[in-house]
Amino acid sequence: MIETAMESDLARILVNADAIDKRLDELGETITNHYQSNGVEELTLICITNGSIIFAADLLRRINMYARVDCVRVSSYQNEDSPITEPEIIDQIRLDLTGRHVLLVDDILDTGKTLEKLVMILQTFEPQTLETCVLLEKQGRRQCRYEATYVGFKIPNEFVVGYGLDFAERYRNLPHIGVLRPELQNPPEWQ
Ligand SMILES: O=P(O)(O)OC[C@H]1O[C@H](OP(=O)(O)OP(=O)(O)O)[C@H](O)[C@@H]1O
Ligand SMILES: Nc1nc2[nH]cnc2c(=O)[nH]1
Repeated sequence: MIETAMESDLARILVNADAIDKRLDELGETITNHYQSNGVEELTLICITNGSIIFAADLLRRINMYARVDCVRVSSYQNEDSPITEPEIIDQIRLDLTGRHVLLVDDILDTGKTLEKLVMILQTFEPQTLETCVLLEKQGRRQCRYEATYVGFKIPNEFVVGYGLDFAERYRNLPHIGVLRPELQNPPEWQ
């Protein structure tokens, strides 16, 4: 197959499209079995946009039970007085979550701040259960104790793109997950 310009921007592929496909089959089955064996008839899946849209869409079609879906948009804002960024919800969830079985889905667990903050916020709606699923868990970067319930792949501490994950809004549509060539990780024209 001919390599696209986008694919040739990768220094290496960490997880290829076939491996993603296979792991999603396993995750879909594990999640479906877990809820069904606990007598749950309907799931409420909340996707953190934008990064999780591709993962969530593919996972959702492997979850074989009734499912409602909503999205939550999160921005990592920077406080004027501090270099530390904090995630903040900038578009509210519209579905009711009280008494529901909620599965929060994101593409990557890195410092853990996004998932930790969202779990804290979603708990205030008093769901019956609240679990989390991430495609990638980056090693060696955690700044909080948060662990996801379901993890697709554990990856090394590198900045990755593809399958929903961007660099300067590019590469979300790559079918694989990979690491950019070093000279492309900070091009001046994208600053
Ligand atoms: O564990 P953390 O360190 O909090 O990082 C994880 C978050 O970072 C990315 O979002 P980003 O803010 O890049 O936005 P995006 O989803 O629109 O790409 C990613 O999609 C996760 O939501
Ligand atoms: N694209 C991308 N976004 C992230 N957000 C947190 N970690 C990462 C990463 O490795 N890649």
